[in-house]
Amino acid sequence: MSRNVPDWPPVDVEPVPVHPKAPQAGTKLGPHYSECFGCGDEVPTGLRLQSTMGDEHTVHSQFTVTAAHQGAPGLAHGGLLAAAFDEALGATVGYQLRKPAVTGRLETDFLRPVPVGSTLFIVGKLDGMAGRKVYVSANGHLDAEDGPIALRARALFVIVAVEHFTTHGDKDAIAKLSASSQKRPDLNP
Ligand SMILES: CCCCCCCC/C=C\CCCCCCCC(=O)SCCNC(=O)CCNC(=O)[C@H](O)C(C)(C)COP(=O)(O)OP(=O)(O)OC[C@H]1O[C@@H](n2cnc3c(N)ncnc32)[C@H](O)[C@@H]1OP(=O)(O)O
Repeated sequence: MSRNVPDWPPVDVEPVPVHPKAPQAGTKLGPHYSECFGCGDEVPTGLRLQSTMGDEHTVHSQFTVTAAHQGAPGLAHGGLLAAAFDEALGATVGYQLRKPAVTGRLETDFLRPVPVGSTLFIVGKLDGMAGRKVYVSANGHLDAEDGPIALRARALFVIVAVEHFTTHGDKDAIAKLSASSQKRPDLNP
């Protein structure tokens, strides 16, 4: 079946300047915030994505589908898979730039069913920047790094000031994030 994929990135972009203190390739990244639904280690029903820094603007993430993630019997829920990609793409942006950014737009192509018990190997890649706009894409391989691609996603993240989180979210957001980063020296600016 043919699928029309729009031009990507959709605007002229500059290469993304990777932060000089971005973690080295091969570094295991751990949760950026212990209460994060996507990666937190204190969220029993969370996705618990595990990410590792890759080469050349990439971050590699793994997500194992459990019975708690079902939509149809025995298969992962599509919205939840999109959430896993949001996290993997956000980690790709956040760890390479070391700047706060939020998802502005996320589009996902679902190419194959993803059964309970399978693991998605997600490779996120920075595609370019235009001002505060960061374009990033990812492929999700089923059950092996070179497994068949089950999902593809493209996203626009927008760089924001840290006040975004205190104004719109929890007034103690910065304290909570810095408490998490105490355990994670690699997250300190
Ligand atoms: C020291 C720090 C170190 C940190 C790093 C540590 C490592 C961290 C690792 C990992 C972390 C990440 C892991 C988490 C992953 C999950 C992420 C989420 O779930 S985020 C929650 C969901 N997203 C929202 O809640 C956003 C809600 N939306 C907004 O707040 C605003 O709409 C926002 C900020 C996106 C934009 O608002 P405006 O007022 O700031 O700016 P405007 O001018 O509207 O947009 C800026 C540009 O972006 C374009 N834009 C915005 N949204 C667009 C869209 N949907 N489609 C196309 N373009 C869009 C606009 O057209 C504009 O473009 P033009 O500059 O004019 O060319």
